[in-house]
Order: sequence, then structure tokens, then C-alpha cells
Amino acid sequence: MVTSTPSLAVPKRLNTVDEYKVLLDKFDTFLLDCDGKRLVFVTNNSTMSRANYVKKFEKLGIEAKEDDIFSSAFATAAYLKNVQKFPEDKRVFVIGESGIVDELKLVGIESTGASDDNGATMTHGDFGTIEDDPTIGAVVCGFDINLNYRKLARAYKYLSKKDQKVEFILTNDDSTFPAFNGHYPGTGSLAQPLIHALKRQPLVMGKPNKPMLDSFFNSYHSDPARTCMVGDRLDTDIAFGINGNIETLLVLTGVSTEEEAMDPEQPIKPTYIIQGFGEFAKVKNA
Ligand SMILES: C[C@H](OP(=O)(O)O)C(=O)O
Ligand SMILES: [Mg+2]
Repeated sequence: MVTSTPSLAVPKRLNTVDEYKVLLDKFDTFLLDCDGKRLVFVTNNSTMSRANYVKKFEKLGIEAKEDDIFSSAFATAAYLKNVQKFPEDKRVFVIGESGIVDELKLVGIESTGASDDNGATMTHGDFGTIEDDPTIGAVVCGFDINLNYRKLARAYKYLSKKDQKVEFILTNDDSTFPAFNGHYPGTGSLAQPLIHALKRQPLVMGKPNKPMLDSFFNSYHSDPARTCMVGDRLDTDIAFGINGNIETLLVLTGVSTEEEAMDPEQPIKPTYIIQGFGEFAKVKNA
């Protein structure tokens, strides 16, 4: 029987269809990171808007609506709009991709940066072209595969001003980003040059941080006792569930391994471990 609660209890490795069935009966809502029940996709990946995630899932044969997707870009836009009451005469400077720009636009917040300086190079004579912009009220950093010095210099210019408070927000601080052939520096690593140069810690929206969690439960009102966080990373997905006092299921199809999760020294313990979320399909055929 699978019974443990979010604590340092030894994770329960699920192996049999009977065990899968017990777990499926226990929960109404599964929060899935992206890579019948209510499936809510909770992703730190800010590169795509929720509308584009719906298209991605369609291609994978997964039926999803925009409000089944809770992304760090969406949470960042909601935070600036609803919590920070971002001024209408201000804009956001974005280091990141279209997901952030699109979600900001959907809540009526204009942005600049993003793709403007993709491929830009600088010479030491170009610093004069890095000008202040008083309309910038916040700098938002997300995963940006086209990050370069010019983008960092512009962000530093806006964030280092003494006479104007410019918000510094990361959509997430994942250390690495999983691609099909391995892991590469993630948003948390890309933002380090600004954090070090500014000696300033940004507000981080994504899993496992509280802003995303608060935003999630405010929007979805799911019963924590019947909600399970499913993900492949101990330090983001599983920690997010534990911070939210909900049970967690680690899948072994991504970043973290069973050895890491079972390590007695590991402080982040999933409630359950399964080889992959696809295992549950065996219940239907049982
Ligand atoms: C950053 C991205 O987010 P996730 O969908 O896993 O939360 C990833 O780690 O792939
Ligand atoms: Mg993941």
C-alpha cells in the first residue's frame, strides 16, 4: 500500500499495477511539470506561452486547454499585473523568449528587449549605445538561448539605477535546462552575471518558490489532500510539492535519479517514485 506523507520518510518505489491503481484512486489532481483526472501542467519553462504549449501538447496527442497549463511566464505576468499593480506607463525589459512577451501582452503589459538584441555583438566603443530608459519598470529574466553581453549590459543599466526602483524578477532559477541530449545551463545560471554584478537577489517566481505556489492555489483551489505534484527534479518539482504540503511523485524520465532520491543524505524526499508517468497507462489495460 502507498501511504507515506511529505516528510523525510523513505520514498515508496511504485512497481506494480496494483500500486499504480491505489495511487490513482488517492488523488483527483496531478500537477505535472511539462516535460481523467485533472492534469495541470506546472512548468518552470518560460520560453513558450500557454497557447503554444497547447499546440505542443496537441502534437504529442495530449488534449490540454490553456487553463490546464500553469507556467512561470504566466505566473510572472499575473504577479506583475495583480500583485505589483505594474504601472500602465511602464514597460518590462525581457531577457528571455516569446513565452514571457506573449503572457505579459495578454495582461496588458508592454515589453521590450527579448529578441531585439539576438545575435548582437558589442565592441568596447559601443558602451555609449547602452542608454537608460525611464519607461522600464521591471527586468524579467527567463531562459534565453540567445543571451549575450549586450542584453546583460542593458539589464544592468536599468537595474543599477539609484534614483528609480526597477523590479528584478527571474521566471525560475533552475540550474540546468534539459535538452534531448543532456543538460545545459538553465535560467538560474544565466542570471548569475547580473546577480553578481548587482549584488542583488531577484524575486524568483517558478517552482519551488512560494510566489508560484500561492498563485497556483489561488487560481486552482484544488484540495491539497487530493493533489499530487509529479516531476523529474527533486530541487524544483518535488520541493515545490513539499513546500505546498502536498504529496509528490518523482518520475525517473528527466533530471533526478532514484539513487539521488533514496540517498539518506538527500533532504528533498518524494513521497513516491515511479519509472515514468506513462506507467499509469498499464492500469487502464489491467
Ligand atoms: C525548465 C523546465 O521546466 P519544467 O517544465 O521541467 O518545470 C525544465 O526543467 O525542463
Ligand atoms: Mg522538468
